[in-house]
Amino acid sequence: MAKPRVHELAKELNITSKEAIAKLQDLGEFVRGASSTVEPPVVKKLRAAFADRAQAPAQGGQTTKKQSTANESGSTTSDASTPSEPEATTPKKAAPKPGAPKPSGPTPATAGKSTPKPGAANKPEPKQSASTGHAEPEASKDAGQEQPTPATAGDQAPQEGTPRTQAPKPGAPKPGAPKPGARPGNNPYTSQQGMRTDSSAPKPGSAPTPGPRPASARGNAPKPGAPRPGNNPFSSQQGMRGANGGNRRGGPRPGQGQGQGGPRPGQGQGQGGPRPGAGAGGQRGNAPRPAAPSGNRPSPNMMPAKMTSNVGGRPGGGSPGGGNGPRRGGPSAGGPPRGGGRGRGNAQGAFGRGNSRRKQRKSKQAKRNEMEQMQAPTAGGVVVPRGNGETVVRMRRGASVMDFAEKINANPAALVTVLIHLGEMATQTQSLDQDTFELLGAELGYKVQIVSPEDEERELLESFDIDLDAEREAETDEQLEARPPVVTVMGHVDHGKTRLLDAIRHTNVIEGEAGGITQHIGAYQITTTVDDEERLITFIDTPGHEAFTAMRARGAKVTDIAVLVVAADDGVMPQTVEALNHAQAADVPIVVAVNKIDKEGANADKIRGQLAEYGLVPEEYGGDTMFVDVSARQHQNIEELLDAICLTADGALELQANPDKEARGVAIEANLDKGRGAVCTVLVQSGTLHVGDSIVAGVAHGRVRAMFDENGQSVSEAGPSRPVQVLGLSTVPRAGDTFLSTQEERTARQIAEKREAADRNAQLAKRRKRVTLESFDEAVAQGKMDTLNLIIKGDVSGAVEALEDSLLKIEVGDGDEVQLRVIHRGVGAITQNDVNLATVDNAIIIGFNVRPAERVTELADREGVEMKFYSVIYQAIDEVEQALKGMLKPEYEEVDLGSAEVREVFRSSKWGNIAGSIVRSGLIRRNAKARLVRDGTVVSDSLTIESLRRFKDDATEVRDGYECGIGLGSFNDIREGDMIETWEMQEKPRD
Ligand SMILES: Nc1nc2c(ncn2[C@@H]2O[C@H](COP(=O)(O)OP(=O)(O)OP(=O)(O)O)[C@@H](O)[C@H]2O)c(=O)[nH]1
Repeated sequence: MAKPRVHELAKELNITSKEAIAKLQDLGEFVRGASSTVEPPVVKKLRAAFADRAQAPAQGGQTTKKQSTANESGSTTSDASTPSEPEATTPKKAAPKPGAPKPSGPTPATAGKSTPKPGAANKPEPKQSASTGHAEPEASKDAGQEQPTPATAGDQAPQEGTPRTQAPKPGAPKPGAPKPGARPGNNPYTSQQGMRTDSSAPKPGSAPTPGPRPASARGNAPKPGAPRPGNNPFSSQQGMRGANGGNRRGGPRPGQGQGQGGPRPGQGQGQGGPRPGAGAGGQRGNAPRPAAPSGNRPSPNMMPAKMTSNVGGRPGGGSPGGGNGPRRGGPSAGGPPRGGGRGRGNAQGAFGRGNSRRKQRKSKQAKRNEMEQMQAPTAGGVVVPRGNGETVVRMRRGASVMDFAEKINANPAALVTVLIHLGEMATQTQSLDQDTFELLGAELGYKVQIVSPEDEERELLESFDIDLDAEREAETDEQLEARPPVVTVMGHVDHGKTRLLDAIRHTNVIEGEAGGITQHIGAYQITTTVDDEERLITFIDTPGHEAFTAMRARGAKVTDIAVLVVAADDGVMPQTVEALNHAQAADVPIVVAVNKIDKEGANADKIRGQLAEYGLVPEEYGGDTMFVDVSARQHQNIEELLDAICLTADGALELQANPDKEARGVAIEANLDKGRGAVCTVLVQSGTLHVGDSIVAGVAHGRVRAMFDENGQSVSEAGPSRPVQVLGLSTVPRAGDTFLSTQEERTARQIAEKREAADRNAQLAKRRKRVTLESFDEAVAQGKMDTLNLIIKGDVSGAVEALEDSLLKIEVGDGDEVQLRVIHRGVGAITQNDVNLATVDNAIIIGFNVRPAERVTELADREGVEMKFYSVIYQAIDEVEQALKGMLKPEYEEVDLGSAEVREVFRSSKWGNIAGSIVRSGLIRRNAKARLVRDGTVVSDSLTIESLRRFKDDATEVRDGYECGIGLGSFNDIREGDMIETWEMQEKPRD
């Protein structure tokens, strides 16, 4: 890697530094001095310029040229050829050590001939090395390519010797030639060659030791007296290659072999050399490299390339590295191939190629990343992975920014920044609602799908191996039995729903409850006789106010038939249409009860005509909707209505269910009873619920402790379409929550817990009302947020839920300047805990059909917590809405107060200029804002009436027609004839 210095090159070329510098200058290259480094191309030039010289010595070695040639050509032969190599190798070993190396390395060939003696080797080495230098570059290159050839391996081995040579520490002997070669490391080219050689040598460390002694040591070791491979340049070259080759695989190891040798490039020359492992190997001999095997001795020429290598190897190593060799090289044998490949690799490595490759890879990766980043959106100045616009991301309801970040592999903080950029404030863990997710997704190129509650429920149950759909599909006709229709009564306010339900109950069933409570959702079953057959019908009591829309929608899911009540004296009203839409959307057949026909002015036909416009065409008009004229008050035609319900059920529906399985159904209503705990009315839809069953309803779970029907009668089991009150649940489920019984109570509990966690997240998302960036900024600037915190307590869960839904729908102002937050809700009386919570969060408590528990009022008074009580939902909504409006930040507007004309200007050293004026309109008030107008042009508009006097007395204000003295503080540019207009900011009343 390192660039050679001039003096090193000079040494290599066997010239003086001066000569080298002079030559370089001749060549047009500028160098400061002998220690200056020289760029590879210049090195090449210089070498070329002294090629003769360098080669000369090398040639000394007879075979050298040939070998070198061979090397260059890529053939490994040469190496192999040198019989002496083995010996040479030895020397190399010696060489390894720095000192030795150089010399030896270079001369390989020579060595070979010469034999062991290092000395000999050395001599040649220099030259060779020199030559090597030239050739090497190419050779090395070639080698790389050549490596493939088996022979290479062998060669490499020999080369190792060379390497070492290079490796050799400087000190090494004969410098001359060797050195050059020796420091392959420095010389790129050399190194290549050297590498090979060196490589072998490499591990200087190891080899070194011996190295120093080189020759001797090796010499000893090796049998062969053969030449020190290291010395033989050719060998080296070959070795190099081989080495390389070897290295790659075996090579390296060889290094070890050599131990020392060279291999570890790093050590040795650093790179250089590399790993010459091969070469080294050779030396090491030991190494083994493989190849060695056989024939060491053979004369190079005779030997096949491979052999050669081997030979080389052995010899050098003496200890046949064969053993070792193999490893790496498997090569030994196949040496070539691997060797080749590796060799090159190594060589390159020596030059830093290996590394560079890695670097290249990294840089590619880096580039790819850069590209990705370039493509990434920079909304808000951050980089976030972008989707292609089609990428679908499924998010659970209530998921947070963090969850989304995880799905798209983004930094949550970056997403928060993007949200801010979009005008949405959110923390990483804050749940986001669907709109916000969609907004964020659209910005980043993702289609965000919020998992619907149904999907979520299905997935949740599936995790417990409960698949309700599959269960239903698996039911056979034999298992199914007829079940009663479930009917929901719907209609506009005051059209008589409650009265009608009462009438039905009175007519057919024993009174089960007080009745007349519209906001109370319940269910009951009645019996009627149709065609002499006793039939059961289940009624679900639904509230009439629109606030219960959500619950009504849920009711429609459990409803088989909807009874639409329309007052004959009133007609189709908005909620009539809304109820009708709900039923039709749920594909539920409708029976119309035209009520109040007893009233004067009742016009049943008009109702029929109106509803026909909505697709409800009476049977008598050729349609398929049954209309029954009734009077709830007079219990008129109630039986007919029940008949119509049964006929509709028979004609339009196949109401069947399998009673012989675990119960599945829906919670209709729930409340907390002081004595009995959670009481829940459930409607069994399929299966049969028994006392003692484990059930889970929404987030509530438990074992059925007792069941009661609508008459308060205890029942032990409830089949399909049967509503029953259930005791034993852990808490109060919500109206509309599904329930199911499970074989194990543990399963029920776990399902409930999972639902609770999901609900909690959903609530968080739901509670968060939007805040615009602007309003948020203002709030932050003021150190507060305008949030109305509420705690809602009600008698039944359905009412609480409906109230919360309605409150959260309240829109105040254009940009939701005020937030509404329901921080707690629950069923039952207002407790001390509620008040404590309200104290902490500065909330207002809303009680719906509930009162405070004992001493709670005192606590609330003490803490200054306001409690509001309502029994009518819309009254609560209205008042909260007013409260929100009252909380709106006041809007101010500029209101003109009056104006005064300057009649004379008095100059005062104490007060500055005083405008002697007469008020022309309105009034002039002290401290009011003012502007000075001259000839219709505003001279200054940010003035203040700093002083105001009537004669000598200070005045607060001076009215129209009066004179006064006005001081405008430090503003003195006042002239006669100027007008002083005053105004002030006044709060603007909201509409
Ligand atoms: N004359 C007459 N009045 C009726 C009849 N049915 C109901 N009413 C009266 O109409 C008024 C409203 O009746 P409700 O049953 O409370 O009506 P609703 O639809 O349940 O009303 P909300 O609960 O507010 O939705 C009551 O004063 C009833 O007495 C009827 O058949 N004839």
